[in-house]
Amino acid sequence: MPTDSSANLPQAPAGTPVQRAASLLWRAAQPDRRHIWVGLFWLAIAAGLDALGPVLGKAFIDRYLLPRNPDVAAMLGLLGGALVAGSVASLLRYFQLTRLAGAAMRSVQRIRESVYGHVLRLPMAFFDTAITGQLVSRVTNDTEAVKQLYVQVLFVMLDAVIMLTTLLVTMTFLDWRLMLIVATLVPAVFGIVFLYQRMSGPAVTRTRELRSHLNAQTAESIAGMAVLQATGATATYSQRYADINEAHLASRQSELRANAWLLRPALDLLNVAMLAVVIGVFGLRETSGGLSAIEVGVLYAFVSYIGRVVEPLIQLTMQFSQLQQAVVSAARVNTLLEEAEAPRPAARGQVTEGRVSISHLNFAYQSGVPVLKDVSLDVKPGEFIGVVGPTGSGKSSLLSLLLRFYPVTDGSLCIDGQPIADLDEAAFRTSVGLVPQDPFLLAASVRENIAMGRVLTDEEVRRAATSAGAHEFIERLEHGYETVLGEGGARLAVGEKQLVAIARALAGQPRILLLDEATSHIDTATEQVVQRALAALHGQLTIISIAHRLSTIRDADRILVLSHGQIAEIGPHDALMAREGGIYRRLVELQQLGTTDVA
Ligand SMILES: Nc1ncnc2c1ncn2[C@@H]1O[C@H](COP(=O)(O)OP(=O)(O)OP(=O)(O)O)[C@@H](O)[C@H]1O
Repeated sequence: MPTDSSANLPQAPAGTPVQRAASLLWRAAQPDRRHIWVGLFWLAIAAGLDALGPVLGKAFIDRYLLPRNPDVAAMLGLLGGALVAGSVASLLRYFQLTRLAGAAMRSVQRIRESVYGHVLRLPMAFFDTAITGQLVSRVTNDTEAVKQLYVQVLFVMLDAVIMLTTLLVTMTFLDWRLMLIVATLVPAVFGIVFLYQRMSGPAVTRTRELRSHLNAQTAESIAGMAVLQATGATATYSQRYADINEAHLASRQSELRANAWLLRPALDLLNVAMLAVVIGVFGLRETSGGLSAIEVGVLYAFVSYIGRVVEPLIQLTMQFSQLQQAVVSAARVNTLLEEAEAPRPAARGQVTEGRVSISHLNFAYQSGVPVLKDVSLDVKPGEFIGVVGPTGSGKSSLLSLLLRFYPVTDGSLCIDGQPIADLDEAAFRTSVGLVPQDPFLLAASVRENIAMGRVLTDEEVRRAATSAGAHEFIERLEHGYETVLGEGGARLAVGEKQLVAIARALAGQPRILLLDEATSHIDTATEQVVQRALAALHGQLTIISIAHRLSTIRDADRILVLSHGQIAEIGPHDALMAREGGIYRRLVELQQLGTTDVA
């Protein structure tokens, strides 16, 4: 699985969620910062050219139109100048916004890769409580919302701020008193935005939360469809979905109400009021001092500017709801990125023989609730250990520690004499193969399912499949190793999936093979194939196998019986069977009677 560590973003500094979200955006945009500065520079030039138009118009009115001074060449020059300035400004804006949008999309690509890579490196303990749908939503929807922030909001808004500043500066030169009146638009619009934010902010957050719940429930229901349908829970789930959906609609509507009632109408009203005030002030000056030609030109320029000032302000405010959503999303993405990754030991220890030494190992998921108690065990290289015990006795937890999914905190767990935490990650994963209870097949070819992204030759894949006893049935598929399996390997029988999973574990040529109840789902014939595969591997690599079907571990060198997190019995099958009243003997007898699997 590709985890491109170069896509990692630097660590986020501490701060409020908004600051952290902003910092995430800035960090992701770093490689493109030259584009951003160049883009902003040319946007400032475009704003200057835009502001030039009314200045030229004012000169046209003041110098030639009102004084009735028909200098055609000069008049055409001014009109042509205004036209050229406007056209160049539009072209510049087009090219620079395209440049900035490109930088934005690359930044989001970086964030998405970084989030995905980060999720892949999170410790297994994180996934004990994480909800799949929400995580998926974080990687896809939230990063998409961040894209909106960059593309639509940030650059449109930056453009608007540059435009606004340039216009206010130009107006100051024309008539600073009128400029002050126009400048009151800024606090007025921000006041409206503040009110809008107060009214719609909680609704925006709630809408996103509810959407995330909808995603989570959909993902959960699809994953557990068999259980939902078998228990007749579909009606309850439909109702629950409908309730959340209803709440989502209500929340979305209250967002829209704030938008429709407050934002646009209030801003349009401001525009009209400002025109009235500027013309009114102009009229008052006229009654007090008489209208001069120069003032008429200024009035023209100001009337043009008011429209242009209001537009960026409206842009700023209209983008505000998106900004809020995107900041919430960016903050959530950042929170996920701040989850501590599974420690990657700097040590470079290697697995050589596959010797496992466990000494006084204690383990608990929650403090005060021990799951493994004082477990000590030495497994020689090439030894085959079967692990049995009732449900909840700690078998899978022992395997999780052997897989380094959880850190060893009490006691010691060494492989080839080195604490498990000191082994090099890549070497460790190559040397320790896992056949999980659920084979987890990808919707890809058999070959890809065995190779799992590792660079393996056809011969290596074939050898692994042969060792697992999977080669024969794979050859019978219509395209052999290139046959594409459906989602979750839907087209294979359960036992065949197990065999592919065993082949996958063997393909890395591990020194230690861990099996978690890998034979619990398979029929007796396939069970014998798996048993033969294990028998063939016996002695070549260390095998630790949790078993439901005791027959699969009958030939193990030693069988470990766990009970309440402790080793209750240990020894070869015959020795354990010889124990009067022993747990293992009782379990075998029960299974022979066919009353139960050992669970
Ligand atoms: N991720 C977890 N977080 C908290 N508690 C857990 C977690 N996984 C297992 N447990 C608890 O730890 C105890 C041991 O569970 P474990 O899965 O290791 O037993 P097991 O012997 O493998 O059982 P089974 O045969 O049913 O798989 C149980 O009480 C279980 O509820």
